Amino acid sequence: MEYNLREEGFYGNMEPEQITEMYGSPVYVYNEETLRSRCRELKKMVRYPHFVIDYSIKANFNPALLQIVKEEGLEVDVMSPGEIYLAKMAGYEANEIFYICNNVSEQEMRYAIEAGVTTSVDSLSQLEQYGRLNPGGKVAVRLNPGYGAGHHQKVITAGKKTKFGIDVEMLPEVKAVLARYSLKLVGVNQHIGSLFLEKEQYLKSVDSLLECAKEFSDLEFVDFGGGFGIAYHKENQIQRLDLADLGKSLDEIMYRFVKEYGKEITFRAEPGRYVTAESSVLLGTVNTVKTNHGKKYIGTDIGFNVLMRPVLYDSYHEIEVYEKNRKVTGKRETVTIVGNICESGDILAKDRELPHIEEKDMIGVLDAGAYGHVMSSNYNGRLRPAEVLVKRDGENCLIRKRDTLDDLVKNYVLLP
Ligand SMILES: Cc1ncc(COP(=O)(O)O)c(C=O)c1O
Ligand SMILES: N[C@@H](CCCC[NH3+])C(=O)O
Repeated sequence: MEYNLREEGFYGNMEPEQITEMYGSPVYVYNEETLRSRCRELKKMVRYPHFVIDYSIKANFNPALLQIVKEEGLEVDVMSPGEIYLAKMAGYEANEIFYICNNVSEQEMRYAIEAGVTTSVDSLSQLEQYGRLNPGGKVAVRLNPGYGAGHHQKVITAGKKTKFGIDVEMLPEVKAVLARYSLKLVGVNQHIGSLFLEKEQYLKSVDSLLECAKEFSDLEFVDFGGGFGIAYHKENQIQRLDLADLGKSLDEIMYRFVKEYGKEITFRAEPGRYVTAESSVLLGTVNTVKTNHGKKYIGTDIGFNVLMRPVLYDSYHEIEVYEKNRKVTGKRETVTIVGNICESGDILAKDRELPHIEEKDMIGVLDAGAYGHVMSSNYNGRLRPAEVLVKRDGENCLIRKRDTLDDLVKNYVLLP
């Protein structure tokens, strides 16, 4: 199936090339309507009334996007003081921010406590640290239910092969630490990993988490985690995770649980990718077309400093070709799309069959809105791209400036 977001109006009132002329190439372009639609689907995925969606802002913390997500009624989960700061910048109050930390210093934990956000710790030693810093306080713990899922070993965050969470076998020790520091356990949470399209593993982990939850009589919430998948491959009609179906199963589980527990607690989920991935296309320009030992390379300005996922996880992103000042030939060919970084591994798409590409054409890398710009870097002294929002009226606006050369050097200190 050939996708064409340009024809579907993704870029609003401008052509892709006008956007890069205005904001530079490469550039991350976001579509407000797509972002809002994903938020709305999540908001209505269950019937249970006390169900909170925490958008996991590690996927994309651009404050302008967070403002939209907040308007749609999602709360947030964060990973660091930096993310707390960004969420607050976008207007989030402390009670709408859930800090799920991992291996943090006393200083970092103190920042969160002083900011007034609920904190979840994921080891006995971090629970001890929390107790020392905030005796008598409220805390949550992240458990490892023993089930993991994800698109790559590197993003599976529960089960036997990961650093995350407290092994559920250790609940007696958890209780001992809580008692030692008079801590109140307000929540238990988990996150089994990133990107699943089938609900089964998630539901198993939910069951296991709820079994643990029953061991604590005074919980305010249980957080099932994120990981909701989207379909990066547009072939075969594979769709994003079926939220209505997952919601139905969760409803059954939640209603059953509160009946047994005797109290209507809050349940939470914390998707990141599902919220923002599809809302962005990364636009870039073809600078070179060359053949090397029989292989055709399309040399673009989208190096792995701009989008790291293909290099880090062999991730697949669909690519659209926007021809510039020429007739479309209808010809297709197999090419390897690379960036401008000084490493052989700088490959965006390997041996991909695409419409014929010429120099000066543009490409659009789909589903770039999650773990895209936030994972970009200045490697090779390159400037991180601008971010642009196409609003619902079709007009666009800048939501993050492209780095300048001054940005690149501003934190360096020359020797006297
Ligand atoms: C604790 C936690 N919650 C939520 C997420 C969001 O994951 P995803 O973007 O796959 O929904 C992550 C990332 O995997 C995470 O580590
Ligand atoms: N960065 C990963 C997801 C990691 C989620 C964070 N635990 C990706 O692009 O797929």
